[in-house]
Amino acid sequence: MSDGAPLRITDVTITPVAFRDPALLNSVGVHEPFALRSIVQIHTDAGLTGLGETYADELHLERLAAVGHEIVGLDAFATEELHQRVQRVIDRVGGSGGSGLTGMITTSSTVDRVVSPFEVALLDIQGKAIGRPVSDLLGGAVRSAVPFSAYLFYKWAAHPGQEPDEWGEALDPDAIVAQARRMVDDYGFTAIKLKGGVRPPEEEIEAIRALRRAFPDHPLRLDPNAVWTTETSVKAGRALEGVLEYLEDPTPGIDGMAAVAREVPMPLATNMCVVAFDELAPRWPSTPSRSSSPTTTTGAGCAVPSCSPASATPSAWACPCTRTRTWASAWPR
Ligand SMILES: O=C([O-])C(=O)C[C@H](O)[C@@H](O)C(=O)[O-]
Repeated sequence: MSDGAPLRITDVTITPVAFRDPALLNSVGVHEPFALRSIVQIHTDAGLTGLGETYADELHLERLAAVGHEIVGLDAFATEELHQRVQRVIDRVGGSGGSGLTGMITTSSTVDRVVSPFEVALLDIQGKAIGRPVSDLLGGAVRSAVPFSAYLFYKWAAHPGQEPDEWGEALDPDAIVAQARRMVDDYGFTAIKLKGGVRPPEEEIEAIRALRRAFPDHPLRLDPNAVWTTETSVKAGRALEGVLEYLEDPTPGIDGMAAVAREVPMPLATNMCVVAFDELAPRWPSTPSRSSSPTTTTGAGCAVPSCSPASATPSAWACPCTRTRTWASAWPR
């Protein structure tokens, strides 16, 4: 339907959403009783609407609202101008605090995190305007279907003071297998991921082995959210040779991941490295080829500048943001 004329943004609607979240455990603690997200809708003078989705803490919502006003009148194809206007808004209202993977440090900038849902909504509008899927705007689809993985969590039966949920407590390998059994039987998942970094690494390895016995044909993945040292990561990776399809974010930072990738038999995956544009170029030539990196703009990493992934060296693992724990440690929660 595009005739070359600008598609002007006429209005932006931001809708906060809260939904119940069970007492799921991860490397930084426990999920809150409600997960907060927001839906960004951009409307245009051609009647096309684009959708984006993002965090919804108060500071992030204030920034989204300010950007919503700032981009009225903008052409839906002007994503560079979007970036500049978001930068101006953040310069004005401030960019510290708020948003990110809950409790996890992120290296992606506030500007990137605010730009993201608006950029996605604009791409949605662009695709509708030219009658093509957004994947065509980004170079073309590389697959036509994506299998979903069951996503297992260690968990409490309930948030403090609340009634147990229908899934109950899961703090040992048997309970993790039972959780997987129910997910596979009820929903038909053909792959299984365990969110780790919660129990001692030996126990998480045991849980993965128990899953392998119970599900001999399902690809298995383990994600301790970068809370292990490189040494622990290597030990765990080697212990799970032939069992794990891939190990996700075992340790913090690009150099740490590279050190692990050199020593373990399986590929690594990450949503915590390469989450900011300035992590791309300098790293490109030296990024280990065995580290598969499905990157997102919402991942977490190390935010202390002196020991950010871009500057980290193996000796920087003692920096306060790494949160790594060794094989023999007590892993208190
Ligand atoms: O692998 C993942 O999905 C993540 O690292 C992000 C999630 O927020 C996860 O850590 C969680 O929900 O606890």
